[in-house]
Amino acid sequence: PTIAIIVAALKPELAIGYQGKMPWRLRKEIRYFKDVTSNTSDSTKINAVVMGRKTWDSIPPKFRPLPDRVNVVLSRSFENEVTEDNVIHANSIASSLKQLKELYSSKVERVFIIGGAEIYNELINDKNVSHLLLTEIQNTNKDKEIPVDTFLKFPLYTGDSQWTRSSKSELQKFVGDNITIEDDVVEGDFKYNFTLWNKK
Ligand SMILES: NC(=O)C1=CN([C@@H]2O[C@H](COP(=O)(O)OP(=O)(O)OC[C@H]3O[C@@H](n4cnc5c(N)ncnc54)[C@H](OP(=O)(O)O)[C@@H]3O)[C@@H](O)[C@H]2O)C=CC1
Ligand SMILES: CCc1nc(N)nc(N)c1C#CCc1cc(OC)cc(-c2ccc3c(c2)OCO3)c1
Repeated sequence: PTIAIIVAALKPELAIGYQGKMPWRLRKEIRYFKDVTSNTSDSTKINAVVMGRKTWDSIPPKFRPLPDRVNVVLSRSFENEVTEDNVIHANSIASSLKQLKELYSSKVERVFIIGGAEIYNELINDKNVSHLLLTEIQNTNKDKEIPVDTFLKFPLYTGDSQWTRSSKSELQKFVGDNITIEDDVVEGDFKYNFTLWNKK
C-alpha cells in the first residue's frame, strides 16, 4: 500500500512540537488530519496510522485509539502483538508493516506515518515512503514568539532535494473529492496551507 508521511509544521524552521506536545491547537487542521487519514477510495478497505510511542502517549486517552483506522504504535521495548483494544504493537517499522500485511492482508489501503519527530526523521529517507502531506503553518503575529523545541530534518527546500511539491489539483486527487481543501486557513495568529509533496 501507499505509505505517506502526514505532518503539520511551522515555517521556516519546520517546528512540530514543544515539551512533548503540539505547539498549537488548530481545529480545521485536526479535522483535515482525521478526514485524510480516515478516507479510503475503496469502501471495503481501511487505512492505518503508524506512530511513535511518545506520540501515542501524548494523544488524549479519550481520543485513542484513533477511530476507523488501524492504529500501530512503535516502541523498541514492545513485543510484536495486538493489544486488547486492537492496537498493533511493533518494535520496528519493518515488523509493523509485516504485521499489517499478515493481519489485514489487502484490507489496508494507505499507511500514514503520523509522528513524531524521531519517526518522521527516520522515515523521510525510507524508499517505501512515496508521499508527504505537509501542512505549512506561518505565524502572522511578528510580536509573538511561538515556543517550539522539536523540528523536522526534512530536506525539502534545498536545491538538491529529492522531494517536489505537487499542485493543488494533485493534492485534491490524492485526498479525494469529498474532502474540501481550503487555502490560507487562518486560526488565531496562525495561517496555514495544505500541501502534497512526492519524490522526483
Ligand atoms: N506537528 C505534528 O504534525 C506532530 C507533532 N508531533 C510532536 O512530536 C513530538 C513527539 O516526537 P518524539 O519525541 O520524537 O517521539 P515519537 O512520537 O517519534 O516516539 C519516539 C519513540 O518511538 C519509538 N521508536 C522510534 N523509532 C523507532 C524504531 N525505529 N523502532 C521501534 N520504535 C521506535 C521509541 O519508543 P521507546 O522509547 O518506547 O523505545 C521512541 O522513544 C511531540 O512534541 C508531538 O507533539 C507528533 C505528531 C504530529
Ligand atoms: C492532528 C494533528 C496532526 N496534523 C497533521 N497534519 N499531521 C499529523 N500527524 C497530526 C498528528 C498527530 C498525532 C496527534 C497528536 C496529538 O497530541 C500530540 C493529538 C492528536 C489528536 C488526534 C485526534 C484528535 C485530537 C488530537 O483532538 C480531537 O481528535 C493527534
